[in-house]
Amino acid sequence: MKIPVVDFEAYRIGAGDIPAERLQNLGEELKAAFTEVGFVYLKNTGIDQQEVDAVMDISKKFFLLPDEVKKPFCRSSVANNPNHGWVSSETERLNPRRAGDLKEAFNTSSLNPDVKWPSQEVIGGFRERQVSFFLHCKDLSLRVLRVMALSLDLDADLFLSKHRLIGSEGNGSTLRTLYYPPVRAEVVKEGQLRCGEHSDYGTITLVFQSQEGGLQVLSRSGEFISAPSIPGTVLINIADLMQRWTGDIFISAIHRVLLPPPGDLSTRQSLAFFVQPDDEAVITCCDGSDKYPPVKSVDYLMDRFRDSYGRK
Ligand SMILES: O=C(O)CCC(=O)C(=O)O
Ligand SMILES: [Fe+2]
Repeated sequence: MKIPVVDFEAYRIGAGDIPAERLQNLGEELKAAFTEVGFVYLKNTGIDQQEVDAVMDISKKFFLLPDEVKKPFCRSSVANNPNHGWVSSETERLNPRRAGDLKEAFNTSSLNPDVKWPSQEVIGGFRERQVSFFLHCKDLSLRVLRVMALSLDLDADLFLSKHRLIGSEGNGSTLRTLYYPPVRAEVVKEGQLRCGEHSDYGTITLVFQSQEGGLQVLSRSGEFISAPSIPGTVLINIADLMQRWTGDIFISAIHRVLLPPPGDLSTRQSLAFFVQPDDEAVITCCDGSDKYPPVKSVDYLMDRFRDSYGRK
């Protein structure tokens, strides 16, 4: 099994109205990928590789700063936004049964001007780059959500109507820039990975990897397949709330990042845009079934965070 590559040119960022027939064709391709694999590569989205590289470059500068400099921007230190900010290595366990993931992250969860960011003296242009990339990812995500609804013969706005507040308080969608430092075999804990096996929490996730790749996806037949970096594309996956919303038509596949082979001291980077419905949105199965009980988006997200950051 392979992850399909779909050409999104017809509905790329900036494309205006397009004939219903072309949207329908796109929908069919997305539907096939999301029902069979849960992951798809999109090419010609309007987000170009240069922009991705620039966000990774400035992110790496931030990650290479001493921990003491990054600490004031820690996740959970930002008033009114529990998710914005820096996450140090081994803090998060995407598979709660394993030791902490060997990665660092910076979450952009709020575009509110009052939120605290590393200053221009600490790292010039960091905030601007992250915010601009967040907005491009948002634009593409809304386009994909529209095609997804059409592909299921639902109202084109069904998913969009519950994603009205992305980028403001009241919606937990997050751009996360990730850095996987060199792995020294002598300090690795038993069972520790770069990113433990997990499925994502929200509706869809956009992923961009540096050229090293390393992401693996669990196929329906039960083996992990590799999801390499394909320059110029965006990898998009279904997350758990979308699987629930569609009554299991779209599948939220488990994925992970293993350690590099012993002695390989290379680093790795990725950018992930986690799309979450508006906090107050109540998600019920779109086919009218009662396969899953209704759940409020923010309650679901907070419950999943308790798993990955440890229950208090
Ligand atoms: O780093 C990656 O390629 C993916 C990370 C991931 O799956 C996640 O943070 O949810
Ligand atoms: Fe993930």
